[in-house]
Amino acid sequence: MTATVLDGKAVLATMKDELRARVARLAEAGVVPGLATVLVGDDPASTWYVGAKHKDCAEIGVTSIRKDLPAGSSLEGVLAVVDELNERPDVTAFLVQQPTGLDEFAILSRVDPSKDVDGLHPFNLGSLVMNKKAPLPCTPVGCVELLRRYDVPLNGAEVVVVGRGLTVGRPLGLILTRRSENATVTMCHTGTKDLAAHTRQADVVVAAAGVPDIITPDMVKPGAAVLDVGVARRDGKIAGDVHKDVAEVAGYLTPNPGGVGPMTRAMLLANVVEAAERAAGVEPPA
Ligand SMILES: Nc1nc2c(c(=O)[nH]1)N[C@@H](CN(C=O)c1ccc(C(=O)N[C@@H](CCC(=O)O)C(=O)O)cc1)CN2
Repeated sequence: MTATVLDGKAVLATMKDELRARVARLAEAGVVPGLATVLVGDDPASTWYVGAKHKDCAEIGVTSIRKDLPAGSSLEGVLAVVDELNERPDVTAFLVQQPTGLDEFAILSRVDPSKDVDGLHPFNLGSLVMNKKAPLPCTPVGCVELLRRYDVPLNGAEVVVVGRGLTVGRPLGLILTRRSENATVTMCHTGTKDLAAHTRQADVVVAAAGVPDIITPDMVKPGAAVLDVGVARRDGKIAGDVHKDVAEVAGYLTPNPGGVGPMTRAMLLANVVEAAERAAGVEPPA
């Protein structure tokens, strides 16, 4: 068996077309969505991600503003920029690129929750816990959207999430257990005694541990869907969490790069457009 490729790049392109039409509808109502990003320091990966976000915005007609702060910036300096973006009417949504090396809780808590496109403000994460509508964190909701677009069923599925970080594992567990997804979720992490015993039972495995090749073919049930969220690097190239031979066992597999990463960008754009629609009282498509 060779797994069907869950092509995040292709879905990103499709979603850009869909979102461009919604941005055009907003423009008719006199609204231009505006995304701002805050980047602290010069980490090459973070710099690339932020650059990609601005390019994506330009492609669908969203204006964007960069606030690049030098490495070694203080927490107070970052919070002052957050305060400025909270006040600016031309900025309908913004994010602080992570990691900053500073107190993430203090930074995330300072963002106006109605402009929080990352869905990581404690109020928005609390809304997810309490099943209230709020922007959802981009990578986990990107995983769910990718599976939906390839008709991989989640209703009643056994899903194993490997990793319990703030931006992927933890919110993904919450999203997948909503009634709308209705999956049964097992959260695995560095304290899990027998990871393979869990993954072998799973219909869907989401590997977000940041440990290269932690998921090997013997750990995957034949036909399962496997999503690789790992972004460790080896010789400058991405070394994902999923061993390449998993393609011979899995039914569906994300490439990495080209799988979940582009979906993170797609869902950010969706959150930007949705925030602008909400602010303008424009009904989003059903
Ligand atoms: N404020 C946030 N910080 C971070 C988030 C986030 O959602 N919000 N997620 C990640 C980084 N990230 C977005 O910010 C991100 C990761 C990966 C990609 C992507 O398209 N990757 C490409 C490969 C690029 C490469 O070669 O390095 C791919 O997978 O094809 C986009 C965005 C952490 N920080």
